Order: sequence, then C-alpha cells, then structure tokens
Amino acid sequence: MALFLDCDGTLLDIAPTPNAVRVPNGLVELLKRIDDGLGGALAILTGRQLLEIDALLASTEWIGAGVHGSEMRHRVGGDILQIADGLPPALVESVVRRMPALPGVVVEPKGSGLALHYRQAPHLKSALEGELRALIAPYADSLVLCPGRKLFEVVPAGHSKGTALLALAQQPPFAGRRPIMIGDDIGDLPAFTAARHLGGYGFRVAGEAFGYDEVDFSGPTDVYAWLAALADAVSEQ
Ligand SMILES: O=P(O)(O)OC[C@H]1O[C@H](O[C@H]2O[C@H](CO)[C@@H](O)[C@H](O)[C@H]2O)[C@H](O)[C@@H](O)[C@@H]1O
Repeated sequence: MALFLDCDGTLLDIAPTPNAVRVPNGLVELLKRIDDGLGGALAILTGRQLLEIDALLASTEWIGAGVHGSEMRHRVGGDILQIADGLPPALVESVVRRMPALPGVVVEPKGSGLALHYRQAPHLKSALEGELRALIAPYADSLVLCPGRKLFEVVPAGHSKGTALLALAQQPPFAGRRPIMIGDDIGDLPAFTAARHLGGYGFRVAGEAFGYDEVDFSGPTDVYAWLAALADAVSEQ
C-alpha cells in the first residue's frame, strides 16, 4: 500500500477559518509510525501550501503536493518544487480590491493559487462566484475556478491532486504499490480517479462535499481511528 492523505476535513476537523485549525494530539506520531511501516510511502496531498503543512504537521517535512498539485516535494525534508507559475499579481490585486464589497469573505493567497472562503458569509456564495468568474475570465487558458467546502479556489489549469498522485506513484517507494487516497472534498476527486486508475482506492470522508450515504468515513475522528489501526498493523509486519 501507498497512502495519500488530504489534510483539512480528513486529518483535521474543519474550523471557522484556515488559521483556526487544531492538530489532534498524537496525529503526527501516528503518521510517522505509518510512514515507517510503509517504508516511506506516505504523502500529503493538500490544497494548502506545503509550507503550511510543514508548520501544522511538524517536525517532519512530508512528501506531498500543495496548492492542488502546483507545488511538490518528492522526498522527506526535500525542497518544495514550484510546478506552476505564481498567480498574476494584477489578478491577486483585483481580488483583494473587491474584498470590501464582500464582508466576511476571507482571502487566502497561496502563491500559485488563491482561496476565497465564505464560511463566515454563506449568503455571499453566488456573488463571490460571479465576481471570481469575471475576474479570471482573461486568464481562461491558464487558470480554473474550483469549488470546495465553503470556498472557491483559483488554481493553475492542468494541475491537481490527481496529477500529483500519478507523479509520486512513479517514484520509489510509491512505485508498484496500491495507492489509497483519503479525502473529503471536490479537489480530492482527481486523486481518487488516479488511485483507482493504478488499481487502488479512493475513500471519501463526510462533509459538505460528500453526503453521509456516499462516504467511507464519518469525519476526521473516524479517519484517525482507522489510521491508528493501520499504524498497529504496519508496525507488526
Ligand atoms: O486539500 P486540503 O488539505 O483539504 O485543503 C483544502 C482547503 O482547506 C482549507 O480550507 C478548508 O479548511 C478550513 C479550515 O478548517 C475551513 O475554514 C474552510 O472552510 C475549508 O474550505 C484551506 O484554507 C484551503 O487553502 C485548502 O485549499
């Protein structure tokens, strides 16, 4: 097995804002045990920047992909490679300039991507989507708008957690293993498809994106329990 894990909503409970997340006690140690047991075949595939994951899941700098596949780290502690260009500064400025008209919306610039969170202002969802679609229209060849859990993300076209999984699956120690991807959001769907394409599985976590009747895990607590059992199992091998 090679294990690919999403972060927010899968490892971490959803919080009101991106900075308010809490890392459960023992989670990092659990991931380290699994990583050891799997010979290093564990990666984090996230919409966040990898530097943020480094801060959250310290002290390891995990293998993985950030900003939906537009940045990657191929070995533990290795450099973060920028796979896609940064967003055009003019676009970021335009988005930030529109914020006073969208009170409660949180902007999260992420280098090659940008997230706009409406969790604190759900009534602005449609207005926000309309504004963003208009703002990125001039960049239709290079950028796409992706919905997620109470957010819209502007991300580089052609990159995803799926492209990241396929890239990592070609290198040791992931190559030749059956990939398992666990995620809770629309941005995880390409990685589910990639994992299945390689003979593996995509497991869904319940939340705003996937209903309770179509999931494998009821939430991060359920994922944690599964990871704990997996850590025991791979430690015994
Ligand atoms: O791929 P992920 O690791 O799951 O990242 C997806 C996005 O997660 C974060 O936003 C989400 O979590 C926030 C904290 O719980 C929550 O407030 C927000 O509503 C969620 O959408 C993160 O801020 C984004 O950058 C990620 O793309």
